[in-house]
Amino acid sequence: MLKTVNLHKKYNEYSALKSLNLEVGKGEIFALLGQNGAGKSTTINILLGLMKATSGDAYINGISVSEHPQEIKQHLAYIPETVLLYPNLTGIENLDFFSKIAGFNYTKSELSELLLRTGLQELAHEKDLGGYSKGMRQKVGIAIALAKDAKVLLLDEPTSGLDPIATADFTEIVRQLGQEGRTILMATHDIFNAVSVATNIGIMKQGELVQHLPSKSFTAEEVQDLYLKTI
Ligand SMILES: Nc1ncnc2c1ncn2[C@@H]1O[C@H](COP(=O)(O)OP(=O)(O)OP(=O)(O)O)[C@@H](O)[C@H]1O
Repeated sequence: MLKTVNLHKKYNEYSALKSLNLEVGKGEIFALLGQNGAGKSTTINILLGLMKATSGDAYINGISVSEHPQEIKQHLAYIPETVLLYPNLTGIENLDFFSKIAGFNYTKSELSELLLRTGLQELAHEKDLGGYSKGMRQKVGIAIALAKDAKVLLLDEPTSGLDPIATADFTEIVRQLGQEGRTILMATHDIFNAVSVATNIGIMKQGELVQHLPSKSFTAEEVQDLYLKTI
């Protein structure tokens, strides 16, 4: 699970996060909505240990991010809008490379199996990443998370720039990952997608969580209405 406790972040005099308290349990998918600059990426960067909080702390499976920034990396996978991969390596070579960095040594057929689980067609496994679409890159990103067996996934605008089919594919994989008991925090601007996949929705405004809703009780239109009223 994932938790932030009274998380504050100041950039010089500007408070980007103000006492943020978030909790995402095992098997939950928490969609974090909010305008540009609300503090979503700052939250994710602190959870990843890439940035230090000014005060407060974050916990991944009960481990303090500020005290154990290296240890938490074993539990985490990060999928940004554009997954950074090597364009001159094939899908399977990229997966092999990043699995090895994380300390896992898979056979070729195991790597292929991981890619197939994300819906990446076999024909693509041996093709260079340079020719992949954004949706295909996202699938390799998910395969890396599966290879690490990351229990907590942080997604930063993962469906931005994907076509509707690739978005639906991605949404389905995320739903499955939640059903497997993984903990997922997803920053997004896509309210429709958030309502369709998330178990919980949080709306952030100027560094604070101003709404926290169970998504199954709301339609996308209702969440959009609330979002517009809140922001
Ligand atoms: N390195 C930085 N130095 C100074 N200010 C920053 C820095 N990074 C972010 N900020 C500011 O902190 C606030 C929160 O930014 P953040 O990127 O976390 O928002 P966001 O909700 O992820 O926005 P977006 O939807 O555009 O990605 C913004 O006002 C931003 O300008």
